[in-house]
Amino acid sequence: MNRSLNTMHFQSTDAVALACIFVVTLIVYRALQHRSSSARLPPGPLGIPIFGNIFQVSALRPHPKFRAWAVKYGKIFYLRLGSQNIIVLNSPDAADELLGNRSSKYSSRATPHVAHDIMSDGQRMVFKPYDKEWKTIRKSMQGVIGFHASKQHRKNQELESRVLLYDLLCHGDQSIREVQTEGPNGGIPERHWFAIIRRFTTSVALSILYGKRVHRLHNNPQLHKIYDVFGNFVRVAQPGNYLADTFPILRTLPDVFAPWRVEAQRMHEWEMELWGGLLDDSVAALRGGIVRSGFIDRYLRARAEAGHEIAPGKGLTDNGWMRDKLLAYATGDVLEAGSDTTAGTIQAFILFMLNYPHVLRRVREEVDEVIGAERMPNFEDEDNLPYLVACIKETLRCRPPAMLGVPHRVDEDDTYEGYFIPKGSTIIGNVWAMHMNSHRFPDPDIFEPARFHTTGEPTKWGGGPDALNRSHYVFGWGRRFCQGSYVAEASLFIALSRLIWGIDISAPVDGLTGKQIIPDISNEELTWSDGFINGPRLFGVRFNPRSEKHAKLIRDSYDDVQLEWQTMGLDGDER
Ligand code: HEM
Repeated sequence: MNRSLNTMHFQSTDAVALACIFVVTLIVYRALQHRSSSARLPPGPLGIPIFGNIFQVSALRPHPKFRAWAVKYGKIFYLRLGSQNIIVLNSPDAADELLGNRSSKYSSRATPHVAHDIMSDGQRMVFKPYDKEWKTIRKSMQGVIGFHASKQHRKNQELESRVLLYDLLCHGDQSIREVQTEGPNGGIPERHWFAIIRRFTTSVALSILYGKRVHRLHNNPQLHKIYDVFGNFVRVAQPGNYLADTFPILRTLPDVFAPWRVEAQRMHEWEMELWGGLLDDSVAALRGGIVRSGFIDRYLRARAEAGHEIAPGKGLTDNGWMRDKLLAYATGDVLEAGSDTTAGTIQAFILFMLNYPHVLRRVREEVDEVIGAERMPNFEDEDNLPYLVACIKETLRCRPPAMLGVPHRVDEDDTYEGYFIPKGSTIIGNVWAMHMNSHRFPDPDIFEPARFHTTGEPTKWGGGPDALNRSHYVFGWGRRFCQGSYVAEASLFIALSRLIWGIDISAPVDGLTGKQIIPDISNEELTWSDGFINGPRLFGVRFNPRSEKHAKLIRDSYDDVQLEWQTMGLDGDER
């Protein structure tokens, strides 16, 4: 299915290009209209008529250029992509002022037309405008993944991380011995260790949202489909990927000139097989008297009690309950938001450890000193492992999973430091450029956890109101700030502290030269994937137990965990 979706996408451009010629006159008119108000816009690179700066930015890998422009233009710059005004914020104080302090105006989304309006039928939370439907979803999720609620999931994260360790131990050097390559849309072979990390993060999110686990690592078509849908979404939503996103006038074309619309409608049906299927499964469980603890199951029960056992269609009911399609997408979207972002961070952490062996040695010393070999680290150890936490923060600083965050949109005309910001502009927090600012982070390209290493005070993660003192901006800003940041940080801590504690990671060795094969972190194209959510490309690692004592503890805890799943009424692991 994925392959055919891909092929269709690339064929669509011819017809759109033809249509483009017909509408050029209209666009010129719009562009000229715009120029009259552009005198006080922020500085920025000179564009060309009609298209603006569209040809100066790589659609799939824009962040290196955005970093260079941030150095050139300072805290704010302006671009035009077709008829879209883009304002890019390069300093924490600018982003905090606009996206944080003025968030009543800046909390909408720059919605990608093809990915959101058509492929998601307007129901994807992450791209919803700042409206009643978005507020309803956000409120419902606050009691599930917000600060206090996130603590309830720690037991599950702790148990899943034991399975993670066991899987890595059994995996050993399998992804070095076997030749494994990426599939379409960045698909990951199920026998690669990346799939083990994904299983962990997806299982954590799946149980929070659907009350189910990912208990099978191999032959798991649902897991494949989840990642096919994610991969396709990231590609379709990438700004600049479709002309109809950039030139709204093209949206009025009939289907015959707009094959992208037909393609996106088919993708919508394909996505609904997954999200709708998961919803149907929960509805069937509810009707069959099976009580699950996931968000969707509790929501369905509460909705039924309020008189809406059945609520087909999209949007909200008159009294504010999510109808089926909105509920299916909202739940799936949070699964999407939480799985690959967290997995990519764990994979990037391992890549940095291989590249910086002295950091790996130091973090291991810390973990050994605090924990010893008799037990695994727990959440209570967080404050005593400040260097490990600093390594996680430094990973996020160097490689934010969304290098340019998720763009916001401003709903009213505004001004900032004398610059005009037109209503409807897309507002991008240039996350990576902020992280690579050499005034704040000397030698920014070097992985140096000591920047964040503090002792004698409780661990601070990514959040906090003071923008200038936040360690990183990977979770965004204001009212759209990542709602799952506490779940993410807990998963990262428990998985990585235990990995460092129990498992020795090493790179494969080249048989001819005897040198280790470690991907070069400074090579953008070879080492890092592209797209709006990105992380390391596949790389081989050997996983060995640190000692027989560690190995025994990992195996025993895996066995214990199986009993726990049984008690909790969840599926045991099948290996
Ligand atoms: C390292 C892991 C993660 C990263 C880097 C990340 C990043 C982000 C970013 C950049 C945003 C948009 C912020 C903005 O618009 O300013 C966001 C929103 C969000 N994230 Fe995360 N996220 C992560 C993990 C998670 C997890 C684990 C969950 C759920 C369990 C989650 C759920 C959400 C939700 C619900 C939103 C709100 C979407 C909206 O209001 O539009 N995220 N995240």
